[in-house]
Parts: sequence; C-alpha cells; structure tokens
Amino acid sequence: MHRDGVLLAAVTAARLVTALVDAQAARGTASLVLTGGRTGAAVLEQVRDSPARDAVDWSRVDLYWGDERFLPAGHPDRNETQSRAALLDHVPVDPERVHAVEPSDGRFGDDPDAAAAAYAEVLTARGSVPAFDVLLLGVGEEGHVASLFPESPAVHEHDRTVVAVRDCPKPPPTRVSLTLPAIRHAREVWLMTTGEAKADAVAAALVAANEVDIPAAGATGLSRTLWLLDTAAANKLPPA
Ligand SMILES: O=C1O[C@H](COP(=O)(O)O)[C@@H](O)[C@H](O)[C@H]1O
Repeated sequence: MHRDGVLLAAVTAARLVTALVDAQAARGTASLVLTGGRTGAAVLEQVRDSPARDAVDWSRVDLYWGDERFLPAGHPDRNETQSRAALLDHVPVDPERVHAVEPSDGRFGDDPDAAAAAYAEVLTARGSVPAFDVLLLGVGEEGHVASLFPESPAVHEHDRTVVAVRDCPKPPPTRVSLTLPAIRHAREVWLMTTGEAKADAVAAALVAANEVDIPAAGATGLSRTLWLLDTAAANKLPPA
C-alpha cells in the first residue's frame, strides 16, 4: 500500500517496465492489456516520463484494452485515445501490435455486438486467448472492473471472451468489455485504485464478495493477482 495516488502510479509504472522487460527476456515479446480510468492513465504517464521506459522494446509489445467506451474514433473519452495521449504516442510501438476495439464510427458502425465479436477474433487470432503478461484494471466505486458492472448480464458471461455492454451506470452507457473468463487468461492481473471512495469496493472484493456483486472479486491472474492501492483505498481492509 502506498502513501498516495502519485506514489502508487510511480511504483506501478516501475513494476510495469520491469514486467515487460522480463517478459521480453523470457519470450521475446510481451503482451499488455491496458485499462481506462484515472489510475490507468496516471500509470501510463509515469511510464512515459520514466527514463527506464527505454529498457522496453516497444516494437515487441502487443497492446490490448480490457474495455472500451463505444464512441467515435479519437473521442477524448475513449480509453484508446487516453492511452495514446498518456503513453502510446510517445514510444515506438508497432501499429500492427496495437489492438484497439473498433469505434462506433468504424467498420461495424454503431453496432457494439459486432465490435465485440470482432475483438474476440482479434484475441484469438493466434489460436486462443493469449496468456497476457500483465492485465491492468482500475476498480470502480461499486466494484466494477473493465466494463463489468455489478449484477449486469456481462458479469454472468461464461462462454464469450468479449461482450457488448449496454445501460452502464457510468457514462458512456455503451461499452465493449473483456469478460471475467478472458481476464482470467492473464498471467498477472493488477488491480489498481486510489482514494477513499474505492475503500468499500476494495474491502468487499478482498474479503467477502462474489464476482456478481463485486466484479473485481473475480478478476484473478493465472500466476498472480496483485492489488495496488493507496492508503485511502485500503483503509477499510481488516488488519492483516
Ligand atoms: O469507466 C471506466 O472506469 C474504470 C475505473 O476508472 P477510475 O477512473 O475510477 O480509475 C476503468 O477501470 C475502466 O477501464 C473504465 O472504462
């Protein structure tokens, strides 16, 4: 647990650089699933501003998003737009390895189900859903991760890896999201959040809740599930 959000973002950025370097040393390439939200953007900005970022061969990183707000290309609220501004426009990524969700004015027009199905095909382009090296997630005040909101149809999805999500309680109402089964393909899942408003959700996810009530409770990695918190977000956890 870290003093505040700035320190948390800096520490997470340092961990991320190390994880990507280690993955490339072990397998030649690295795969990273990005998240939207304030903490996700703050971490990417810290990577951008760190001299250590040049230890990563960005041309050999496959980039995905855990969820996307279903909006026109370049819309400032798209997670892709924010990730590009925070980091991807500043490092030499290979455009062929940047796997964004289709926008609402893209190939499938205003059809989020088609965009979700296409993204599922992107994930399985090499046979099966990749064992992502690191999958980043923010956590919402009510415990959502990616665009999986409590008690929504998407959180009950057991078969599909990507779904369209409608009527979201947080704007915009229409999104595309990886499901919990897809998230659980990652080697490492890192849940990052800050601030007192997240403390109830964090405590519920870590102590008692099921994934339908608190989707963050179901976001686990194959080899590691890492919670990265500041003291305010952690302040309702029971004593260790
Ligand atoms: O809308 C979203 O919100 C969550 C959490 O965002 P935060 O600003 O509270 O950290 C984020 O993880 C998700 O990707 C995004 O689409």
